[in-house]
Amino acid sequence: MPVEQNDKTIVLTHPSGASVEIYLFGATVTSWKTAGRERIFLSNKAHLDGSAAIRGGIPVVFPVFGPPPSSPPEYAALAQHGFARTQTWKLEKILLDRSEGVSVRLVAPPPPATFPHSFELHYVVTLAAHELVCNLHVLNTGTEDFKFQALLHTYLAVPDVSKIALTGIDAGTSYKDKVLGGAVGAAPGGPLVIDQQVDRVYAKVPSKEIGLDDGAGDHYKVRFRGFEDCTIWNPADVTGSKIADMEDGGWNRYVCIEPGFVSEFKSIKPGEQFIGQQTISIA
Ligand SMILES: O=P(O)(O)OC[C@H]1O[C@H](O)[C@H](O)[C@@H](O)[C@@H]1O
Repeated sequence: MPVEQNDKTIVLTHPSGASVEIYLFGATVTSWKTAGRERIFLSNKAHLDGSAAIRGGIPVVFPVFGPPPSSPPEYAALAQHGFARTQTWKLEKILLDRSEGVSVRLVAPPPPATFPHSFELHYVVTLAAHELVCNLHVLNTGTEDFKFQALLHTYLAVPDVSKIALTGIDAGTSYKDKVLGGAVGAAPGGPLVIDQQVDRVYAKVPSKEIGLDDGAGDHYKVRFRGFEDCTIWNPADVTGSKIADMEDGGWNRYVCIEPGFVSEFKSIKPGEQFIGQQTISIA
């Protein structure tokens, strides 16, 4: 059976042997295997019982990224990264089940009562032989414009983060450096290496495609559509060792490449739909 569900997870398998596991809690992809190898980092201290957002995988960040803004009040009251990553989603439909791809659509429950906006949130995950595609759909079902931020917080597994190189961040791309208190910089172009703590929100990345050389022979491409920004995050030892649900030394075994719409708020009109897409492929 290419799509199997139990009370906590959905597992998709592809005839190539590739597989993906999605927790209903947060619609969090927690595993993606191809060629017998795990491609996604999941901390061995991650809470998988619904008591906290899952540390690792691909958490869905919505409707705010990072600490919430100070207004309006219903946004100010939100938790860091919003509520989608701690809601229990449902499998809505199997969309595709053949060799081109195995695809499912999940639906989020209604938002907390303290967030009085009408919208529907769907997530489509498609597994192909060498590719994982994640599409977040936001539909404004209300009568007023709806504002949100959204991001896919992808933890890609790497053998040693100090040996990786990231490409595709075009020279001149503006970024907010959260390690430097939000200082704004401009990307120099050329490969980005992680030789210290990195937490940067690159705004409106022209290439919409980040390359990852994992330093051990594997190359990935993370392409995005609808999403315009991309956060790159690795806490290094200095901050990584303070994260309670991070496994020992875990910070060295992933890089977060996070396509999103987060440098501003996206606003959609009544009846309008936004689709943010991330495609990760193995080159
Ligand atoms: O600990 P979390 O709430 O999951 O956030 C983890 C990280 O998410 C993003 O990458 C932010 O840019 C970081 O500043 C933050 O530390």
